[in-house]
Amino acid sequence: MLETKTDQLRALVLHPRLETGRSENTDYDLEEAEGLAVALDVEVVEAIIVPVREIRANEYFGKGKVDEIKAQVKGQDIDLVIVNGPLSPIQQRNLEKKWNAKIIDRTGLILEIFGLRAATKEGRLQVELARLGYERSRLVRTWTHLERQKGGSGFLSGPGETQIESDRRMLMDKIAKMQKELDQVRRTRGLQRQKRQRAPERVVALVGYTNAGKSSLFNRLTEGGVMAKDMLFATLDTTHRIMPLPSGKPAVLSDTVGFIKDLPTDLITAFRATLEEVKEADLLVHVRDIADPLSDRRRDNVMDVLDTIEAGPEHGQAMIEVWNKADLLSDEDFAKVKERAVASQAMEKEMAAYLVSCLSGKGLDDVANGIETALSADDKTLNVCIPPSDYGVRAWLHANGDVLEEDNKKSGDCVMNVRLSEADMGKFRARHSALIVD
Ligand SMILES: Nc1nc2c(ncn2[C@@H]2O[C@H](COP(=O)(O)OP(=O)(O)OP(=O)(O)O)[C@@H](O)[C@H]2O)c(=O)[nH]1
Ligand SMILES: [Mg+2]
Repeated sequence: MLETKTDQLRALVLHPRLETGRSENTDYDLEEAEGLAVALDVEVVEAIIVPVREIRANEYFGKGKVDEIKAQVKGQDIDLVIVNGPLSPIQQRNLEKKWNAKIIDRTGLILEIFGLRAATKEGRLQVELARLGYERSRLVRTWTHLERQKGGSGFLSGPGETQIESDRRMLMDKIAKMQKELDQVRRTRGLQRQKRQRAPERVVALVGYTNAGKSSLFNRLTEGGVMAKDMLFATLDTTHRIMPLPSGKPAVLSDTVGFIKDLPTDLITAFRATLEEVKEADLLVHVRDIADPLSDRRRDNVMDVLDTIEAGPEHGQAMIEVWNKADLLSDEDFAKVKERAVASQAMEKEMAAYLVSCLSGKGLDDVANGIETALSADDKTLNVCIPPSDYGVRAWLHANGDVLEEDNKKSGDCVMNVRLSEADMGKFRARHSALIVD
C-alpha cells in the first residue's frame, strides 16, 4: 500500500549530548539517528542535538528543555519524538504525557527497524519477541506497525491501569506462544545447520554494521550461483545461497542481520539463533562502508558484538574485511585506501582487506579470490591408501577435499594425495586413521 505524505508521522529527532561524555562525533550520531528515522518512513521535521548536563530520573531532560521541546512539539505539530538514547519506562511515560506525543528511544527505534527488515519467519519472530519483552518492561504500549498510521485509535492516549493489567496478561500469553513457535523454527533451523555442516560446502557469513552493503555484496557474489536443488541440504532460505568460488567449488554464503551501536540486549538474545550461525561459519566476511567517516568506530562496534557472542578472530575464527563503497571515495582517498588494502593482503599478521564497490562491481573478483584463499588457509594435505572395500571413503574425499593426485594400483588399492580443511581433516583422522599413510 502506498502511503501518501499526509499519512506519514511527523517526527522530531533528539540526540541527547551528555556534557560529561565524549562528544566529538555527535553530528554523525545525529545523522545516524535521522537516517534510522527516515528508514522508518516517518517525516523528519527536524533533528536536533540537545545538551544534557545531568540525566533527570523523571523526565531525562532538564525542566527548561522539557518545556522548550513541548512548545516545539506543539508548534510543529509533531506526532512522534525519537530520543536517540536510552529512556527508562518512567521517563518515556512522563515525556509522553508532557509533550502529548508518542516517544520512542533508541532501543525502540532499532526494534522497529529490525521489525521492518526482518525477512525470514525466524527473523520476524525474533524481533517480535524482543519487542514484546521491551514492551513488558515499559507497561506502556509502544508503537506497533498497526499504530503507525495517524489517527489510530488511542494512539496518543496512554492506557489506564486496568488496561495495563490486561495488556500485561495478553503480552505474557503472546510471549509464551511466540517463544514456542520460535523454538520450533529454531529446531528446524538447527537441523538445517547440521545438514549444512555435514555438507561439503564451506559456510561463509557476512557480518557488518547496518547499511554497510552486506546484502548488496551477497547478491553480487551469488549472482552466478544456482539455487541448489541438487545440493546436499534441502533448503536454502532467502539468506543462504550458493556462491561459486573461483576454483569452481561452491561455498554457502549467508547474509546476516546488520549490527548497530548499542544493540539492545533483548535483541542480542532474540537473535541468538542467527548469531549462532555467525559463530559456526568457516569464515566471516566483515563488510564495511569505507567511505563512512565513522568507519573505524563502526568496525569496533561490530567487533564488540562479535566478541559478546564469542565469534571472530579473538575466538579463533577466520575473518577478512571487505571495504565497500569505494566509488564514494575521492580519487586521492581511493589511492590511499587501496594501498592499505593491498598491503594488508600481503601481511601475515594483518587481516586481509579488499576494496570494492558493490555498486560498480569493481573489485569483486578479488573478494571472491580472497574468500577462497582464506577458506583454504588452514588446509592440510594427506596421503591415503584406500582398499577396494573402502571405496565409499574415496567418494567422500572427492566430495570434501581437493584430490591432488590419485593412483589406482594393480592390487585394487587407490593411493591419493588430498587437501582437506582442518575440520575435515579432524573428521577423517577420527574415522579412518588406519587408511592414512605417512
Ligand atoms: N555508493 C554505493 N552504495 C552502495 C554500495 N553498496 C551498497 N550500497 C548502498 O548502501 C545501502 C545499503 O546496502 P545494503 O546492501 O542493504 O546494506 P546491508 O549491510 O545489507 O544493510 P542491513 O541489512 O540494513 O544491515 C543501499 O542503499 C545500497 O544501494 C556501493 O558500493 N556504493
Ligand atoms: Mg542487509
